[in-house]
Amino acid sequence: MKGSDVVREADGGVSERRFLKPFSGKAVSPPPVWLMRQAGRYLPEYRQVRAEAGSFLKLCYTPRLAAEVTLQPIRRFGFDAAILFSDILVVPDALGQTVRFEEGEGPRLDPIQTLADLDRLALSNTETKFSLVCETVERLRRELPRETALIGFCGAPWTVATYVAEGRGSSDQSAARQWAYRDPDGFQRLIALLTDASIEYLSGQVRAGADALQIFDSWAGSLAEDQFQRWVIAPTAKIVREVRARHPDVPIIGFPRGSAALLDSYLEGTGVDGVSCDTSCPLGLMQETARKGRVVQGNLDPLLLAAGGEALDKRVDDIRDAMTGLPFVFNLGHGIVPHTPPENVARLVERLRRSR
Ligand SMILES: Cc1c2[nH]c(c1CCC(=O)O)Cc1[nH]c(c(CCC(=O)O)c1C)Cc1[nH]c(c(CCC(=O)O)c1C)Cc1[nH]c(c(C)c1CCC(=O)O)C2
Repeated sequence: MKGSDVVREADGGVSERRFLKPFSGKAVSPPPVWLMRQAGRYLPEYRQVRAEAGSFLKLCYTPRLAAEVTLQPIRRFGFDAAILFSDILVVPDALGQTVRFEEGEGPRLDPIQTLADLDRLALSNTETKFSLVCETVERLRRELPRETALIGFCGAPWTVATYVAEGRGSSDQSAARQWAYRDPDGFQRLIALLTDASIEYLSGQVRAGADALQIFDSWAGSLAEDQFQRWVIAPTAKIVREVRARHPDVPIIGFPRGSAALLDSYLEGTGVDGVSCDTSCPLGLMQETARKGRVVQGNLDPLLLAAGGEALDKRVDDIRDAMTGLPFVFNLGHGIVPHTPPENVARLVERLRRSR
């Protein structure tokens, strides 16, 4: 144990974590910042550990290595929050579906499209793999600077179900959408299983030391309003309710990508504490949402971060200025792309923290 650990105050350093301040209603200037996919292939040190691990899932399930790649962007850029290194597809993998990540091709799963297929998955399978992820969280809470918050996460049931049913990423999520139309009760069983698994998974991460949680719903934007209610809002609301009942002080952020038009229903229906806005969400809507007391996160275009230059500086200033005085966390509108020069990330953080 290091000397500084011995004299920790009662809250274990939580009060020093700037990332958490907007969630208690305090606007922070400059705003706290972290970036979706801040660990990943754009960093040479990530590519090295990734090669050492062999497979992507091996990296997710090896606490020493997963913690190391989580810490890399914190060391380089000093973000206000670290996000646990894992993947949303750890949940179906742990439930018993076969998940592989093909080099350069993205995820491949043995698709599940019938109730007979679904019977192969079970909550009771998840323990070993979920505990490996929680071990990473414990390690991180010990190794992170005390002022850095730690964000745990899962995929929202709808987005995870699109991969479970399709067996891969797709442009229209047709396997899940058609299953939901053809046999809503059967599809509901898949959603219910993913919801229950997500509740256990997130609660485990909080018990292990996560300060906040994010629920990634990357494909929320492909649904009609009634389907959005049933497959996005209802399961997310259940996760929020159950996790909050166990851990009332841990903020939960939703990321319903592509759903700006349904943002109000999402916020009302799910009860999330904060919302991450994608790049197409207007700054005016982000301001309006923050004025209603929800923490807003976002929404720089990851491709502008990759492009860099003065256009990047200008947009960083515009977003920051628009959100000054409001409960806001600076972030991207989606994940960092692999060809992003790390210098641009350093430039973004430096610009944001310059006093103006
Ligand atoms: C849909 C989704 C997935 N995973 C995730 C989402 C939701 C957010 C989004 O929409 O981007 C979330 C995710 N994936 C990863 C994290 C780690 C934490 C972080 O943000 O730094 C998080 C939070 C690591 C990862 N997840 C993946 C990588 C790259 C794999 C590698 O290193 O070989 C990383 C760093 C792989 C992955 N994982 C997934 C896909 C489609 C892919 C392939 C695409 C790609 O390769 O970028 C599923």
